[in-house]
Amino acid sequence: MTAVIELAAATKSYPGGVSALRGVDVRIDQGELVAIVGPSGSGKSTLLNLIGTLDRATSGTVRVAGYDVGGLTDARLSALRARHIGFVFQQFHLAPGRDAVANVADGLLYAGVPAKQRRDRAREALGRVGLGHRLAHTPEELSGGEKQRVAIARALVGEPGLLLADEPTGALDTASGEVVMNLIHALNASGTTICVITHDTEIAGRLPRRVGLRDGEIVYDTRAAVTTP
Ligand SMILES: Nc1ncnc2c1ncn2[C@@H]1O[C@H](COP(=O)(O)OP(=O)(O)OP(=O)(O)O)[C@@H](O)[C@H]1O
Repeated sequence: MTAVIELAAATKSYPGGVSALRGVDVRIDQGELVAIVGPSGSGKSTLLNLIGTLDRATSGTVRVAGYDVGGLTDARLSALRARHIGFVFQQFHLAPGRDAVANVADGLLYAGVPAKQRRDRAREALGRVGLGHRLAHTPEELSGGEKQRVAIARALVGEPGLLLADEPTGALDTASGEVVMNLIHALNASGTTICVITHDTEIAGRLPRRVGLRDGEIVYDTRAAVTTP
């Protein structure tokens, strides 16, 4: 198995003395679907920021897609992110007033893809998330669940090997959340490695691996039986 993410003794302290991560060891292999679970303040977002190379560890090592993040310049880190990682956030972060195709095409802005090709690939990605019939809709004209699927299409359009989703169902009702989680399962089945941050133990319980955080430490890492929906 190829490791997509490898953290060894990773710590993160913030100015003011908060130790948000206190020595995390975790390895996530290609093709895994992992929940990162824990109560508020346990360090989930901090861990996601390290994995997503949005922030650097205070000590220890972080390797993503085979690269030692600590040894890369900021420019190389941006390139690594653009090539290998897609992000999905609780609040969608779509550009208002721009249609779904334009929002998704923006996911290729830093990949050096010509404009026409960006739009073609955006249409294809929207088809993958089941929104081929909503191409011209702006975020204002979409439901919450549809907005999150547009955000997922934007994260996927560059075909990253790794998708990081921070509370992807946090702003959705149960039914829309279910659609989004089913989509996440389907994307994983087609080969994308995915980490989902959640404080919802029911959502986590449906994922094949759960990494539990508390006070900045991993307190469990289990591949116990999955409850199917
Ligand atoms: N930029 C920062 N500066 C100082 N302290 C921070 C910063 N970001 C996070 N922290 C602290 O680090 C700890 C871990 O925060 P983190 O956001 O990673 O937790 P979380 O598990 O994602 O929480 P939540 O579920 O509430 O989002 C908390 O005690 C938080 O107050």
